[in-house]
Amino acid sequence: MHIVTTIAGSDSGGGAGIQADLKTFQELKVFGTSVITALTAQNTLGVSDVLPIEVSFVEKQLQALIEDFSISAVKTGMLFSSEIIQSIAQILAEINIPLIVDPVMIAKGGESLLQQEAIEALRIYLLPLATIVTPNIPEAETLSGRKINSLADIEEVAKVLLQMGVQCVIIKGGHLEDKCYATDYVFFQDGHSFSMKSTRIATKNTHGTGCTFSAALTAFLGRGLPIEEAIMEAKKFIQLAITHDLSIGNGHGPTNHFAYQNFKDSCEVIIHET
Ligand SMILES: Nc1ncnc2c1ncn2[C@@H]1O[C@H](COP(=O)(O)OP(=O)(O)OP(=O)(O)O)[C@@H](O)[C@H]1O
Ligand SMILES: Cc1ncc(CO)c(N)n1
Repeated sequence: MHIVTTIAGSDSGGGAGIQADLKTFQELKVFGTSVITALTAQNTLGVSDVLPIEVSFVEKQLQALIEDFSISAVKTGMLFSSEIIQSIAQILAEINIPLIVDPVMIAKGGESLLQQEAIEALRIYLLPLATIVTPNIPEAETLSGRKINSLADIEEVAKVLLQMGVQCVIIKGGHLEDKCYATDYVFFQDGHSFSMKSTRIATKNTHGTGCTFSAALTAFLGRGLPIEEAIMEAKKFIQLAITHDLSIGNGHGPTNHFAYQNFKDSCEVIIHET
């Protein structure tokens, strides 16, 4: 049994954060463990409040897992403060486990999930430890300090992030203007890159897409899939979860974490080597 860990915030609405991660882990048949960094009072309409967990208690959760389990992959999501980022980075630096950093900053409704001053901590402490970082377009712009208006900009931003020490950068295209396709761009340290294109689904039910994608990636890497295969399979997982949405709640509903197991042979992702 492969054991994986998510270090993230709780979404009471169940579509994003820790809840999305554990559901995804379960569907992909890995044993999910968790370190909770913050509680959010949240539903499909938005985040009404955030309660951060004391740094020392975040550390205790992570230490408890490391002491007892042989963990095969770790992901981070909502980390909230620079203090939490520094403390978990210090612990993760001492263990050699594939690390997927989803640099969560803002919820779909615009509420902040990361304090402004914590952005620098992400750059300095966490990105150098990351196997993969998975920013959406606004997160990639914030981390790199550059605007994205073209494919050339995406390539430039990826270079800046690779220079921070990350081994692989996936810039997710959910926020791009393209009405036909949702395209994600993948870049490696050795210069290899490719894009992954899938049909864009016309739906407002995209709450937790980023969390679910990075959780699937963590599960596949944790199961020992080669990195490129893990990335492509995670893209299939999120594509199916968005395609077969559940229509829960009155706002941006969650994705369908059950869909991959039921429909995994019916999903097309187009890969372009670049
Ligand atoms: N409407 C859509 N149809 C198909 N795929 C989509 C759609 N929207 C997003 N995606 C895919 O979902 C994944 C997550 O991308 P996105 O850019 O939405 O992340 P995010 O903004 O971090 O998500 P969130 O903050 O809601 O968790 C990517 O693989 C992206 O291509
Ligand atoms: C707890 C949490 N993490 C991440 C996101 C981003 O989707 C969210 N809305 N809530």
